[in-house]
Amino acid sequence: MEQLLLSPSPRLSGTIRLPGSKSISNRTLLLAALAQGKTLVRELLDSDDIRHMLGALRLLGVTIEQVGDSRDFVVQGVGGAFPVKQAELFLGNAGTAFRPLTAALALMQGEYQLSGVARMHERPIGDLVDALRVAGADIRYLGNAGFPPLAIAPATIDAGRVIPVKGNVSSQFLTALLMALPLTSEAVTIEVVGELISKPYIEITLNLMARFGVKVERQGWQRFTIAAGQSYLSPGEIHVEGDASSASYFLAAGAIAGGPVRVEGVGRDSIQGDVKFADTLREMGATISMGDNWIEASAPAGGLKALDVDLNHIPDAAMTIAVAALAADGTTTIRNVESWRVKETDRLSAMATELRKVGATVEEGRDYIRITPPAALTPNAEIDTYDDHRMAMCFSLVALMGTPVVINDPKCVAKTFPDYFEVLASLTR
Ligand SMILES: O=C(O)C1=C[C@@H](OP(=O)(O)O)[C@@H](O)[C@H](O)C1
Ligand SMILES: C=C(OP(=O)(O)O)C(=O)O
Repeated sequence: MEQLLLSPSPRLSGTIRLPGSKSISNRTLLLAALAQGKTLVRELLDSDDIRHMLGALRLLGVTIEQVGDSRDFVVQGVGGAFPVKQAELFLGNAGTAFRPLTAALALMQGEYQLSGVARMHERPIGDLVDALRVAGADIRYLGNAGFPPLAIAPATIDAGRVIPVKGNVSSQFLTALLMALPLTSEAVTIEVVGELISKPYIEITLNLMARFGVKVERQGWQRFTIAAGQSYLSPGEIHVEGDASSASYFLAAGAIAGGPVRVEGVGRDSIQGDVKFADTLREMGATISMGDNWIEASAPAGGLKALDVDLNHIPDAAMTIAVAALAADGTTTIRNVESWRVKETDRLSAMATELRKVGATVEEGRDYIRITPPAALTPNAEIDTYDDHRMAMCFSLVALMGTPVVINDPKCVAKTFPDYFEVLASLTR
């Protein structure tokens, strides 16, 4: 197994340009593929999750051309129905490809199979399948009930009734229904049953759908209605913002190791909920400034303050807070993150295990984690990353606390940020 030794660099400053947002890249590709007309998608993320969506859309008969060797792509929309009616799709561990494609393909009157890596087959999808079945979809589990892989067959779809969906395991199920159901051209009502987690991701979905011409009326987070007769129409061009979750590692770096560290590509104008990570960092005492398209963080003179916070709205960037907590002045509690258990790995358990390796005292609850930093961090801890890009990226912050750290299998960052460690090394020590 490959290992990366990060030597201590207790001072860090500089500016980096963020890679494109994963959430915006994959939503935009799907909407552009389904729309009528041609869309120029600018600054698409280059990573495994996006390659899975691109590969699947091409197999489904969508023409997508890269502009030279840029990250700009021209997508020829199919106007509502994929031309290929039989396909086997492998989608790695990309939730933002798997869930929305399941919903779209369930309406396509074709024979499709969707599978992923072993971990994807442990990530729940039953709530989405149940909702699609209410609309008449024919979806079968090929392995364990409630989990991928899936087989989809042609079916009579009737989206005219209220479609209930549970939202307490993943918001991606609601996102998938919202993006797919306008394809029926019927009037659609989706009702969230119980609690909805990760709400800001729904805002990203609604924002992008609106840019492709489909308006959703909503009553709070409970009821979403789409009037009949709407269909996706290309806006011509979409620019993908920088990834706000990827920004979190660099902003935390500035807050821990002096700074200022500036990220370019997201700011006040962002549609991503994870820009709110900057607010949490500010509550920890960091100095934050923000422009329309950049954010900058510096360390407070007296060090970071410990917090007790609910981070349900920023589940991905919340992991960065868990590791930044090692540099805080007391015990930090991160609450309401039970969804960590069903992501790339069981992140509550993985985070607790690895934080203990650097000497922290950690309490792991069903839906929270409580972290007390040690008097001195343990040097050269070998951090396992569980094929989870965010485990690898967050634990790089330990080196900025003056302690060398070893990251096992660093290439797992390829899911969303293949050159993460090179970009981190480009900051001035
Ligand atoms: O819709 C999206 O783009 C995402 C939603 C979130 O998942 P959950 O809704 O499962 O929390 C987030 O963790 C994931 O990385 C991306
Ligand atoms: C949870 C994540 O990914 P996915 O889109 O596969 O759910 C993540 O990127 O942290």
